[in-house]
Amino acid sequence: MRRPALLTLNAGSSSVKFSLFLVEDDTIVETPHVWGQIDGIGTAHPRWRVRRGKNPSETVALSLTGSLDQQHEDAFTHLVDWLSTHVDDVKILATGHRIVHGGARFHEPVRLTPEMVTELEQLVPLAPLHQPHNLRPIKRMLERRADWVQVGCFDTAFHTTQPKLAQMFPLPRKLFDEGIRRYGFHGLSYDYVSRRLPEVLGPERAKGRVIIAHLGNGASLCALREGKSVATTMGFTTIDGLMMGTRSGSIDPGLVLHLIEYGGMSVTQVDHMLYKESGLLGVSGISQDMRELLASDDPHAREAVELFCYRLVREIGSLAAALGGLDALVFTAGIGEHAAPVRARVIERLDWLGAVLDPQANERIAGIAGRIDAPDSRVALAVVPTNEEAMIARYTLEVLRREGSATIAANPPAADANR
Ligand SMILES: Nc1ncnc2c1ncn2[C@@H]1O[C@H](COP(=O)(O)OP(=O)(O)O)[C@@H](O)[C@H]1O
Ligand SMILES: CC(=O)OP(=O)(O)O
Ligand SMILES: [Mg+2]
Repeated sequence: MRRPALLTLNAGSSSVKFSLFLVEDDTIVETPHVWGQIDGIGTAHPRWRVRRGKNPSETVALSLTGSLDQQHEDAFTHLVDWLSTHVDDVKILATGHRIVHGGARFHEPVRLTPEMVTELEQLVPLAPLHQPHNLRPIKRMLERRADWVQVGCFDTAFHTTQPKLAQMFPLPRKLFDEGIRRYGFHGLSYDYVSRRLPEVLGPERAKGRVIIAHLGNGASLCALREGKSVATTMGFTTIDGLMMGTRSGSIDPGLVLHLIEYGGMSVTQVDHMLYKESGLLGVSGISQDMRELLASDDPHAREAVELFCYRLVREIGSLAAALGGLDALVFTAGIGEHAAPVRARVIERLDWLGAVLDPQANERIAGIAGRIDAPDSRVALAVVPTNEEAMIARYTLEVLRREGSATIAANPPAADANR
């Protein structure tokens, strides 16, 4: 008999991650039945890994070529083919999707309709490295059968708790009223990590002035009080804030005008440069992948890593000021979880806040949540592996419960649903 399960899809800018979570007694079994990810999309070394239950992960050979869009599309097709040929013991109740931009309308997870998808497509220019890859699988599935349950979970939703001042740009007021405001992203990740803070920091400190650093190929910071977002470094689009794999982060807006007016660049060229040719890749001239840069002796690779850390420290300072001090700093996502030298360089520069690293704990920690601060540190320092898929699964189940069990019974098996 096939067991009921939820499928989650999370397309990041350099990765596609999926999980199949079994549903037993109307709750989600925490360890995914099957987990998989294709990462390094857009780099010279894409990797495809899968894990069943608690078994060690297996690496599957994969080569991706062509434009970034083509590589994302092929990665998704690859994943669907693998699922339909390797998994036949589950019955999918619903698919939960990460959708990076929910704009001004979508503040909570919803069952998606074709009309909503059309509306969400209007936001593609504000998150061009994500939104198309988030929406493509939904469209494919909805086109095949409108009654299959597709749930959208939005990165922007977590930041709706930001006070109005944190959401405002100092621009003419009418633009704010039209939805031109700081939305913020990586919300599913912050949501997940914030729920784990009591266990890692203790219940009191978890409610205090906390900054979570989500450092993946895309990177941002979130300032929290009482576990809720009060400020974040990404804004209207996913370019803002920190330096990233291929995105610039904050730059002088006058520079954009200058490049278009006097630099002989078209709007499309500037757009391409800011999203795809800047950040770690642009400064190093070598790679967007932090692993490669840390392993390189090239002075430009070193400078790219230094600039990444410098910009991070400046933005942490800015959010600590907004919070009126700092009780804890928590690292997550690809770089935050795995790049000990980056964490060390950043924390070294935060001694003025009273942050002191335990270097051994920093080197040792891998794959689990834990503290990396020295006993005399005034700021708690921690690593918490993110799990956007678990968050998507929880929300998807909530939407299913809202809809009632009739919908649950109407859904198809995995392979059919994704073909
Ligand atoms: N062991 C590691 N050491 C340093 N950096 C790492 C390591 N593993 C992954 N990373 C970095 O994490 C980033 C990708 O993070 P991830 O959160 O998976 O990306 P995405 O933004 O696509 O979701 C890449 O820059 C990669 O180099
Ligand atoms: C919003 C964003 O940049 O996401 P990711 O880090 O997954 O690319
Ligand atoms: Mg990501």
